[in-house]
Parts: sequence; structure tokens; C-alpha cells
Amino acid sequence: MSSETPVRLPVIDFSKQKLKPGSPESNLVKLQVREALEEYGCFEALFDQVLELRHAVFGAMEELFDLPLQTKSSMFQASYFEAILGTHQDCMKTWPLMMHIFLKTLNQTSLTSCGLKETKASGLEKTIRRMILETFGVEKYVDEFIDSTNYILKVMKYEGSQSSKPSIRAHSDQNLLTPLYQNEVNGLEIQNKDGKWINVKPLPNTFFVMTGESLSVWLNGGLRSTYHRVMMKVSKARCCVGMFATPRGGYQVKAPKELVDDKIGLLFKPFDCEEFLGFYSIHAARGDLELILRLIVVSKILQSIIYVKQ
Ligand SMILES: O=C(O)CCC(=O)C(=O)O
Ligand SMILES: [Fe+2]
Repeated sequence: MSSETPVRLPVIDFSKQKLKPGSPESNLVKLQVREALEEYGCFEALFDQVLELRHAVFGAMEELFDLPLQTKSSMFQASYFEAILGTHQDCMKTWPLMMHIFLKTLNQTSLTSCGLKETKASGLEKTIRRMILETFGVEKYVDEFIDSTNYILKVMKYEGSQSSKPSIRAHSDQNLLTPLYQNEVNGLEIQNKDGKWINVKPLPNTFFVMTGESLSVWLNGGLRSTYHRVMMKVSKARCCVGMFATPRGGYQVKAPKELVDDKIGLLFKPFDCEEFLGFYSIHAARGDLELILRLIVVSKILQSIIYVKQ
């Protein structure tokens, strides 16, 4: 299967004037979001302040990866750091700030799960999720759904390489939605409906946004999750920051009744994403690579294995 399919993924304009709730522009953006997610499971989100942040974000990242604390995952051929941030992130405005806090935190503690809770409301992910729910006619659940979200900030660095092996194997993410922001080095590929790999070449002023398994479960299969991998093709390092919107522990990921009809029924057993991720990381920590890889590779069937399809 070629990884050179020349496709331009949809670019959707989220600049402020387009987003006044209820305005014709905002309704159009909403439809574009739904269409892009149905077709590709992802899109590029054009956003006012992104370019201004570029320098700050990648400057902070360089510092971050100079620290002696970096780790290498056994699954992902990338160095990465993670921090869990509370709900209500303003991804755009607070990213440099978060990076700063993140650097400080790393100096004091070890790698993962720093409980940073304080930040401002709203953000790109929240806006997009609201729009998705509106297109499914289930917007009444938006607040409860969004309030039950943790944002996991993950900062990744892939050393330049021209290997034919993926730097991150093909998988779908287990969370809801992921905005990603990368430096100028491409490498992410997504699989389209026909199984063809498409290179993601985001414009510098866009965030790349893709769907995860938990959103697919919540929508009772209404949108599929995006199957993706990272292939490095150049010798320059690739840096990428991802904001993984993830259902909080204690929140049952379950399709609302409006999305369950007699014909298809409830497709997936409700589950607690944090519990699942805990299970997942215990096995990763034990080095149970076989199991983890099986889970990643069969990600689409994953819900039926782990959550037991009803
Ligand atoms: O580096 C990227 O663009 C994607 C990373 C990724 O897929 C992941 O961390 O799950
Ligand atoms: Fe991923």
C-alpha cells in the first residue's frame, strides 16, 4: 500500500469571526467538521493565534528535550513526556504557559501524570466536540461530557530517520479527540476508508485534529476513529505536541439513548477510559509487548475484546 497518496486533507477555518454561535458561518464550519470526520476521521484546524505560538512552543520543546529526563517508549520510537491537565483548557492561549509549567514540573518530579488542574475555559477541542454533538442532535450532553474530560499533554520528539519501519506503529488513539501541533517535519500518516495511507502535511498555522476510540464508542459508532502511524523519511527531528482529550476516571463512556435505536442497539459496553488506560499501561510497564501490540493492531476490534461488545 502506497504511503504517497497525494491528498489534501480538509482545512477548516476556526478563526474567531467564524465561530459566533448560531451564525451561518459557525453552522457551516459545523457541517464541514462532520463531513471531514466522516470522510477522513480528521482535518486541519486553521486558527488565528497558531503562528504566534509556534516559536514559543517549539522553543520550549527544545529546552525540554535537552533535559536528562527523557524516556524512550518501547512501543514508540520517540522520546516523549506526558502531563495530565485538568478540564477546560484553552489550548491555544495556554500552550506556551503549559509548556513552561511542564518544564518546571519535570525538573522537580519524574515523568508522567503531573496533576496540573488550573487553566482557563474553552478551547479548540471543546469547540469541535460541541459542534460534533450538535450535528448528532445530542448537544444537551455537551457540558457534562466536556466537564468529564482530562487533557493529557504529550510532547514527542522523533529523531530523523529514513527507515522503512514506522516510528509509531499503526493504531487508533483510545481517547476522544486529539489536536496535534508539529514542527515543519512531516511524518504522520492516516489510513483512509479504502485502507490507503495518506501523508499528513499540516499547514504551519493549523492544528491537526483526529478522532479516537472513546468518541466512536460515545457516538455509538457514529464516527470511526482515525487509524494512524508515524513514518520518518528525513534526517531532521520531528517535534510534535498532542493534547489528548480523555474521559476522566469515574465517567462511563456510553452512547446516549438518542443514538441507540432498535435497529443497531447499543454497540459497545459502557466503560471507564481511565481504568482501561490503567490496564493498558500496567501491561506496557510489564513489557507485555505482545499483548499491547495486539491491542493496538486490532484497535477497531479492541472494544469487543476489552469492553465486550454486547
Ligand atoms: O506524532 C504524531 O503525529 C502522532 C503521535 C501519536 O499517534 C500518539 O502519540 O498516539
Ligand atoms: Fe496516536
